[in-house]
Amino acid sequence: MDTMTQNPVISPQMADLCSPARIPQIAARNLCKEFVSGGRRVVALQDVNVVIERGQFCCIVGPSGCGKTTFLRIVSGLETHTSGELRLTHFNQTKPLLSMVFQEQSIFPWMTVADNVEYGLRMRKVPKAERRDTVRHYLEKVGLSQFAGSFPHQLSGGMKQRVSIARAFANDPEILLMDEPFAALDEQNKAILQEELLRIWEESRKTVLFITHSIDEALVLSDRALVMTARPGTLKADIDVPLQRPRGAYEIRSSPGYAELNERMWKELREEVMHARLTKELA
Ligand SMILES: Nc1ncnc2c1ncn2[C@@H]1O[C@H](COP(=O)(O)OP(=O)(O)OP(=O)(O)O)[C@@H](O)[C@H]1O
Repeated sequence: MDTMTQNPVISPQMADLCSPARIPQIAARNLCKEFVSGGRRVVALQDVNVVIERGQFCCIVGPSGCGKTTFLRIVSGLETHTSGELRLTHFNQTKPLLSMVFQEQSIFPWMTVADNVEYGLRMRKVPKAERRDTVRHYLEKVGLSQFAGSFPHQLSGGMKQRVSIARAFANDPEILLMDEPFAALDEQNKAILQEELLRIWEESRKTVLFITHSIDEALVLSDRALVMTARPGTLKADIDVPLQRPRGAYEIRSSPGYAELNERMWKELREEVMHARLTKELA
């Protein structure tokens, strides 16, 4: 991975993918990933070409096993790509480049809620008073002020995910990578967390790359939805989601344009889900 600082100078091929008026933060060109395990070769990603702009909320949907998590892990630096180019632009070196929120609860079980949220700030040696104010702010935003001193085992699944989200935003990264963070939650909790995420994001407009299986979730949250093909995963459709902001997770579903976008995405996705199922059955 190539991480650039301020005013990225991108290659001419990358520039072709960018709109001149927008500032790229994540740019992938012909990105490929191949796994070899137990003598078996799996091409997870094939020629992924995409530029995600600074401040954009971008969702990725695709059939199971198409490489969504692999793409996110490559962007995060947890995984390397086999070929192609990936560039992340780090505009402000005094802040972290990225934070991740996973589906599974990834908070520290031995720390209180407040200590979990404070963790990244402490690592960055942010002054104590600022840490305290930031923790208080984000705990309030996710409705956990009264649980600051609780430990994770005393919380429900939804509350733990709130702590993860508060921690990620409190750390103030430029990019937030979210891998199906609400997948394990029931519908009501999911809707509430979507609302909270929208509210917090509106304040900071961070660049977000969010993976989901749900077309509905992608439309509720994103400015842009990318549909991936069945494995080997590549981008099949790039759909602008110009629904009003600020958004309410509930109201947006009845707003003009939502139903058409939903239908369009389903058409794109359906083919890939069928293809993935067929491939699995034949394997
Ligand atoms: N470490 C690994 N070693 C070998 N194969 C892997 C590895 N990680 C992922 N894969 C394979 O790469 C492909 C893409 O996996 P990935 O988890 O990225 O898909 P996904 O779209 O996120 O799936 P899901 O929606 O089910 O979470 C799958 O076939 C998977 O089995």
